[in-house]
Amino acid sequence: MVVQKPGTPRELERYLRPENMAGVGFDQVCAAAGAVRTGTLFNATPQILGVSMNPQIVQPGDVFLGICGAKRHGAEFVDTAISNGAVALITDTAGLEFLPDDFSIPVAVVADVRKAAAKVAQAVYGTNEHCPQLFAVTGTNGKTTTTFMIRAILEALGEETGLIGTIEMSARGQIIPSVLTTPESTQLHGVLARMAQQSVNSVAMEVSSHSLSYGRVDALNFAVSGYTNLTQDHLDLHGTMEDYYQTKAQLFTPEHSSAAVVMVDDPYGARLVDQAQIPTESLSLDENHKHADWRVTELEHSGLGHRFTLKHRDGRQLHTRTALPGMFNVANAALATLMVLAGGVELQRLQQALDAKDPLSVAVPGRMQVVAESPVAVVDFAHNSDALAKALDSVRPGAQGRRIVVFGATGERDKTKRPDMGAVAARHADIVIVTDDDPHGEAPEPIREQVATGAQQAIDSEGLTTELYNVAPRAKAVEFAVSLAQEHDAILVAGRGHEVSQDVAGMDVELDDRVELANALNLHGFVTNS
Ligand SMILES: CC(=O)N[C@H]1[C@@H](OP(=O)(O)OP(=O)(O)OC[C@H]2O[C@@H](n3ccc(=O)[nH]c3=O)[C@H](O)[C@@H]2O)O[C@H](CO)[C@@H](O)[C@@H]1O[C@H](C)C(=O)N[C@@H](C)C(=O)N[C@H](CCC(=O)O)C(=O)O
Ligand SMILES: Nc1ncnc2c1ncn2[C@@H]1O[C@H](COP(=O)(O)OP(=O)(O)OP(=O)(O)O)[C@@H](O)[C@H]1O
Repeated sequence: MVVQKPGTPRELERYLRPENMAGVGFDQVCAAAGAVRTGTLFNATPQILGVSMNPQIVQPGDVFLGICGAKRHGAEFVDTAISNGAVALITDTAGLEFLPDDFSIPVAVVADVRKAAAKVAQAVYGTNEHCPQLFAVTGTNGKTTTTFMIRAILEALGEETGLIGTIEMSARGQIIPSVLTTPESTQLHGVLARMAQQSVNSVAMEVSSHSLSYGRVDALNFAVSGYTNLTQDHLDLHGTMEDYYQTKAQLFTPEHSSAAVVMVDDPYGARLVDQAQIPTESLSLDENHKHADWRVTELEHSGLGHRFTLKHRDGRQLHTRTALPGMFNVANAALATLMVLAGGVELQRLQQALDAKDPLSVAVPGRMQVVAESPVAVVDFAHNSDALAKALDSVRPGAQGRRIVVFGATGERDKTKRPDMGAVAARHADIVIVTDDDPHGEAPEPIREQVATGAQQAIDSEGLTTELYNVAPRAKAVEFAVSLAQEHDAILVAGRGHEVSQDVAGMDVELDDRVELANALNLHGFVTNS
């Protein structure tokens, strides 16, 4: 695998588009997006080689999309786009206000640039004709893990695969670290066209609720979409759980997907199946579930992992195993398997691939990643209440052992979840060490206080004996956790998973929980996994 060296986002952008583009006339692009030409260069029709809504990553020959953002208007930055090589602009009427009379590139106008973006990108990159088969996973938790598993199964089946999600965009041995879970439509169509050009035939990708809200996955058709679960998160964007649900539900319509597999172990999943407008199979971890098409049965735990059988009510069966800890990984593994089946693979062939290659045991960076066995020391990405509770329940200390958790809450994101996360930690751990996550532009101390207050309230009102500490910076908190640990304890460092830097007031501070935890364990004389 070639990990593309960290470069500027503009340098990396080159790898997220097809090579040797012939170009599409600007008029043709405008027609596809319903954009109306305006301005003095009315007749100029440059060949468009690419598209971007971020002026900093524009490449020579691009059409630049000047969007109206929540904070700024993209058209304000059109000079940067032109100096980077933009040859045309599509914006809205508000965007025109930022342009001088003698503006130097052709312009077209649409009512909503974000909505038009996917159509522009599709027209430029030809993804309506050349696009791999797409598998989409949505839900609050489990998207990354499930997409890694889908890719591993497809690889075991001999497919040429791609992956798009929180950790990376990768195909053909090349890995580009991700900025967003689901890229903007402009980048998404570009990277899919590149993958098609490289003869990638199947792509597993994460679809966040932000991406559905912002139309990032418009003008794509997912062969199979999967739903994991819905629990509290992202209320800063959605306001209510109902809006969050309705946003996710958009994915399960003919506009976006041809078929679906839905976990029905939460009420939102059950609702999704009731409302399904596309062929949908339901799945439950409960072997006695009355309505689910597929159920997880014959579950056996082996070491940290699990073996189980997936049974359809018509009698079909698949025998599977995953080495990943936690019942939630049984759910992820079951969903991944059934999504690939729904994609059209013959059951017998799928069974052979599962048996031969063990794809559901694929390592997912920073997801229940075991750093040491004694004490059990795990780094995980849990950053909301449900995931934190489940992750804590999955790290099993020895008989006399205690659970020690280190975590914080993110700044400038859903603030309502902070006290809840504190309370959940107090209930599911014996020692809670509240620290910093990504404070972004917020002061870290009040964030820690809000989390710790939630924990303290649960301790007081529920008569818990949990010990509570507030320690920063994060590396010190990890070291403190290890200093308290004995061999039969379990330590969970949650919230940052695979991430290698922390955003503190706009500065990237180098920090990798896996490295910090391993160093602290070694410092205190414990043995770590290689
Ligand atoms: C909340 C959110 O999603 N915001 C997105 C939104 O930002 P915005 O509307 O505030 O845009 P803006 O900052 O006003 O900028 C408008 C335009 O001006 C340009 N600009 C702006 C300022 C500047 O100095 N220079 C400049 O060129 C921008 O490139 C953009 O073209 O539009 C921007 C451009 O499309 C996105 O980059 C930005 O994502 C930000 C970076 C982000 O962090 N998004 C996260 C929350 C997100 O989408 N996360 C989900 C996963 C969530 C999860 O499951 O955990 C994801 O799919 O990644
Ligand atoms: N099916 C699941 N149900 C509940 N929690 C889960 C599930 N799968 C994973 N988790 C927990 O959620 C964390 C994040 O998992 P993962 O990265 O796979 O989800 P995600 O949906 O991609 O998250 P994000 O969108 O925040 O990147 C894991 O580290 C684990 O603690």
